[in-house]
Parts: sequence; structure tokens; C-alpha cells
Amino acid sequence: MQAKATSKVRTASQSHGCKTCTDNKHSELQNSNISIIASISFQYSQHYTSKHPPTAAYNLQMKSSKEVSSSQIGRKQQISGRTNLPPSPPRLPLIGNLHQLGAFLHQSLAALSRLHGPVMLLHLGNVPTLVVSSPDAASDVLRHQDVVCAGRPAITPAKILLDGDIAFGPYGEYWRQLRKICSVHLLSSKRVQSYRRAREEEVAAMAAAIAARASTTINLSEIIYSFTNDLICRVVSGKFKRAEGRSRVFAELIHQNSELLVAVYLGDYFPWLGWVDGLLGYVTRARKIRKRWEELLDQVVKEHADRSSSNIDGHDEKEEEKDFVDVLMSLQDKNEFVLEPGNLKSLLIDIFGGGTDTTYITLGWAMVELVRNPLVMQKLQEEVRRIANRKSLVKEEDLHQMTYLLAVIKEVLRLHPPLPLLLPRETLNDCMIQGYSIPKKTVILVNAWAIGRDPKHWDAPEEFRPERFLDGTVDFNGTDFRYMPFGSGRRVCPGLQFAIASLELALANLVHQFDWELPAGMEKEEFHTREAPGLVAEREGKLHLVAKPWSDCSKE
Ligand code: HEM
Repeated sequence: MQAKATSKVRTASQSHGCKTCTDNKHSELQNSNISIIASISFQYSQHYTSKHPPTAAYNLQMKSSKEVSSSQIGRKQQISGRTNLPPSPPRLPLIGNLHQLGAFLHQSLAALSRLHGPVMLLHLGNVPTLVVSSPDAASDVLRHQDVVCAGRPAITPAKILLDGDIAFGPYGEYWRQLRKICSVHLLSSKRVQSYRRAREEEVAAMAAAIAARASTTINLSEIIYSFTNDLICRVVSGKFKRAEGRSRVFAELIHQNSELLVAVYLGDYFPWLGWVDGLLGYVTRARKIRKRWEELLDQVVKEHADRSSSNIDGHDEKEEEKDFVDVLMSLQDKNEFVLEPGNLKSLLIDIFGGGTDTTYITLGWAMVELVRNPLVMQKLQEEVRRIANRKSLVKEEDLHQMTYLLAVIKEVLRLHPPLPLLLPRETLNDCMIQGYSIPKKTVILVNAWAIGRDPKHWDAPEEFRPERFLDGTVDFNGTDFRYMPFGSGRRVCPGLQFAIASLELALANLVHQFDWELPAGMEKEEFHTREAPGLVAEREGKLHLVAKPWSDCSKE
């Protein structure tokens, strides 16, 4: 029997538990602009509704999604069908549909899509935005119209923080070059494999940090964050990772970047309000952060250049664990790819950002779901402990036999894709999606979160059941549009293999070496799966747990 999908739209006032900020600045920044939009929206809606009593269509939209029949949606489609544009919820002057969105964007969009259909056109301020919430529509966007939908909207924080990068950069020849650098040189299977020792050592360091505080309540979020951050620092600029405080500085800058990138800049939705962003200091703050990145990365690049010219520490040129800066510099030396210094730094910043938060968020959710589902935890521990055979550390060579481990990771990414709306796309030309005309320069959001929880495509979608992936027919490589935590098509995540290799090894060791319990006095019900507001689907609050070392694990 299939369970019904439940909508969990909540308000912006709910608390936020960001991984590194202790003062809730993250949520302040996100919510301050959201509240400006909300208050503008509210004033307009008051003014508008007093002059224009709600129409039948508007009232219809306010009803619960379950009450709306397909014939009602059909009628709305007929109305919008005059222009062959997709159906849209009624909108207000100037702000369009912004007032209908909450702080949990993917959740509000899922609720709206249940009313208006899986291909829905919104107007976010000045920006026409297509929201896609079915596998068929996603396949149109990401497969059939992949080239036309391969643009990214130019958003203010990305222009300042990441000018010339790959993730937010426009589609074109320069992007293709960056993409080739990533897929052939930085994130290829061979290169990912070459970081095996780095992964094993960083996972061992994480396990040691947990063991040092065994049987007490620990903040596992912090430990997991340090692991993902240390690993990415080592891979990108390895030999200097232990230099005093550098990892911490990177962590702080990555965190600041994520804050600024997910914040709503009014100027992006209302060009005439761009000055407000200036007034609120967001633009200045973004420029300051970019300057700090520049200084730090200039230093890193200079140190690499000095080292390779003098070879003072006997550093050889073997491919084995060559870090990203080494790889990029040798490509420049061979004239294979010559990047402007600013663009090279933007690419590195992308890797730091792309590789840290997503993996950290996924690992955190995995532990939440496992602790909430003791039978799954037990089954996973049995598999990992049987295959690792009492070794102190699970090694990479053990992983390929751990089929349940992979199924658990897939299930975590189905329920909790860290980028629930992928990264926004933008149409480069007019195109057709599911028979609707989509104009050039329309932003596209693919709601991977909603599709992954759609009862039409998943049995009991709200339940955590890794078994559904055991037959191996559904993969996350972007070929099955019911399930695409890494996106699909030309702009699919190039870090997939890197991410899965780190996730598998880290999770296997967390469950192999320790048994996990809730802190004394905490009820299972309190150990929630609520999300923090924002564009990334992070769990609300830190993850506090007690780790008990597994006694049968070898102490060697
Ligand atoms: C659990 C881990 C991860 C998840 C779920 C994830 C997810 C995604 C998604 C959904 C996209 C957008 C795809 C699209 O537009 O279709 C993306 C893009 C990207 N990701 Fe990841 N990612 C993860 C880890 C990583 C890692 C480890 C790296 C690098 C080390 C990375 C680097 C990137 C880059 C550079 C892009 C931009 C690609 C482009 O625009 O061409 N990601 N990722």
C-alpha cells in the first residue's frame, strides 16, 4: 500500500540550527530579506485584496491540495492554454507569486504544484520561473531540452563571489572548458581513486575524535563537518592543510559563501530594488569575503609555485595524491588550460563549496535516519561488521561488497537531497516542455525533493526503506528521472564519484566502530527530521548523540 505524501510547509520564524554558526547569523541573513519580501508582499496583498476581492481561482488555490480535483486543474490549464504557457497560480502586481512561498522553498513549491500541476509557471518578482515536479517534465528539461535549459540565472552573490566559476557560470565554450578540467583532470574516477589514502586517514581522524569522547554526548554535526572540510582542504591544497589554522579559515569562508549564496538578493527579483541590497550591506559583505578568498588562494598558489620550483621537501611529481592546485598548475605549465588567475580561484572556491556542505548534510541525515530506524541500523551494522571482519577500520577495498550500505546512502539522498531544487537552470532560447511554450530566459527549478517523495512513483515514500534500492535498478547517475539528487544532463554534478566514495567510507566506519544512542533523557520522538529554512535541505539543529565503541572491533 502506498502512503500519502505529507506537506510540511512551515513558517520562516522557526529556529535554525546551522552547522557552524552559533549566533544564528545564517538564518538572520536569509530571513531578513525574506521578511522584507514578505512584508512588501503582505502590504501589497492587503492593498490588492481590499480592492479586488479574491477570485474563485484564488480561493481554490487556498484550499487544501487534496480537495482540488484534476478537472479544476484542467480548467485552469485551459485558461492559460490560450497562450500555451504552463498554468500559474494567480499573482499579485509587482511581487508576482512571491507571497505564496515560504522559507522552505521546495516544500512550498511542492504544495503549489499539487494545486497547479507538475509544470507550473511562477513569477518571482520580475523573474518568470518554471517549476517542474514530475519525472516526465524533468526528463524534458534535463534530457530532451538539456542544451536549451543548460543556462544558469545570473544571481548577484554568485557574480561577486564566484565570477568565472563553473557551477553558476553561463553555459558556453568557457564553461565547457571548466567542465572538462573537472571531469577529466580533477574529479575523474582515476583521480578520485588517487585520494583513497586521504579519505582513509581523514575517516580515521574522525573516528578517533569520536572515540576520544566515547559514551558522552557529542556534537556529531561538528565532527562530521570537520571531516568533510579537512578532506576537501587536503584534496584541493593538500600539503598545506595542516598549516596553522588554515583548515579553519577555509571552513569559515566556505560557510560565509554558503550563507551569502542562499540569501535572497532583492535586486535579483526587483531590479529597481537593487539599492536595498547595497543599503543592507550584503554587496559589501560579499565583496569582502571574495577579497579574503583571493588573499588566501593567492598565498596557496604561490606556495605551490615556490615548492614546485625549488622542490624543497623532495615533493615528486607522481600522480599519487597530487592535489587540485598541483593539477591545475601543471595544466597551466603545459599550456593545456590557461585560466585567468581570478577564474582559477573561482573554480577552487566552487570545489570547496560543492564538496563540503553537500557531503556534510548527507552524512548527518544518514545518522538521523539510522538512529530513528533501529532495524535498518542493525541490518547495516551486520553487513559492515561481517565484511570488515573485526578490522579496526573499514577500508575502501571492503566497500564494493557492501550493497546495503549503498542502498542506505541512496535512500538518504532520496528523502533528503541536499539541493532539493538542484541548482537553478535558465532557458537559453524558447523551448517546449510537456507541450507548453517556455520563453527564453525563464528560470527552471526541478523539484527533486518532491519527485523523490511522490506516491505516484514510490511506495510509502515518507518511510526510510533502503530495501527499495537493493535490486540496483535505480541509480543516482541522472538516467532515472524519479531520482536525481545529483541532477542530470550536461550540468549533472561532476563530484558524484568523489561524494559517494567519501560518504560510503565515512558511514561504514561510523556504524562499524560505534553503536549509537540518544543522549540520556531524549525521547526518540524528539529526534526529529525537521529541516532548517533555506535553499539547502539541512536538518534543523545540531546532531547530539552518544557513541559506544563496539567491543568486538580490533584495537590495533
Ligand atoms: C552528496 C553530495 C553532492 C550532491 C547531492 C550534489 C548535488 C549537485 C547538484 C544537484 C548539482 C546541480 C546539477 C544540475 O544542475 O543538474 C551539482 C552541481 C555541481 N556539483 Fe555537486 N553535489 C555533491 C557533491 C559534490 C562534490 C563532492 C563536488 C566537488 C568536489 C561537487 C561539485 C559540483 C559542481 C562543480 C557543480 C556544478 C556543475 C555545473 O554547473 O556544470 N559536488 N551538485
